[in-house]
Amino acid sequence: MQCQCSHHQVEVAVSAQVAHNHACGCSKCWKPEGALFAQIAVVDKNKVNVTANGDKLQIVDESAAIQRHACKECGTHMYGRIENTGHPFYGLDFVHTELSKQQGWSAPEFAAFVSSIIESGTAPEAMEDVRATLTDLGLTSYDCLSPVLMDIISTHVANNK
Ligand SMILES: N[C@@H](CCC(=O)N[C@@H](CSCO)C(=O)NCC(=O)O)C(=O)O
Ligand SMILES: [Zn+2]
Ligand SMILES: [Zn+2]
Repeated sequence: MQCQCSHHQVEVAVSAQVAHNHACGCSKCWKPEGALFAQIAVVDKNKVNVTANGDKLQIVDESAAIQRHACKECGTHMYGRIENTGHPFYGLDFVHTELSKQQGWSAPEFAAFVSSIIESGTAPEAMEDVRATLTDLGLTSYDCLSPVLMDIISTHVANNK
């Protein structure tokens, strides 16, 4: 995957297929210019390696659960890492497969945090159209994560009680 700089691009190699790819409307995930949704998936953090110009990366928000490593010049988020070993998704990195020139990444399966696009300026009145468009694209809308991912989170919480 490459950042959007015209030269000295940050390069990150992802050497495994991603899982749980989804459109995300939250305000924290990086989106291409003009997009309402990010496209974001998870992959084993051991399969993610910075291969060029890593000195251009900085963490967007050190206090966030997902520490997003972004290019200082173009702002593209190259990978998001969870450092909290107690987090349900510890061990997984978050990546944007559209930053890759390679084909074959698993496709988005659902849309998450759809209502959250309002927090970034979308008019509430537009939500019906947005959800209809997502449905047309074959993506079920959720205002948090998908049931499968929410079940994983709750199972983790239950097991730790
Ligand atoms: N309404 C908020 C939601 C932000 C949020 O909770 N985002 C999720 C999903 S990101 C990828 O699926 C999350 O887990 N965030 C953790 C983090 O960002 O560290 C908003 O829109 O900001
Ligand atoms: Zn860049
Ligand atoms: Zn998000």
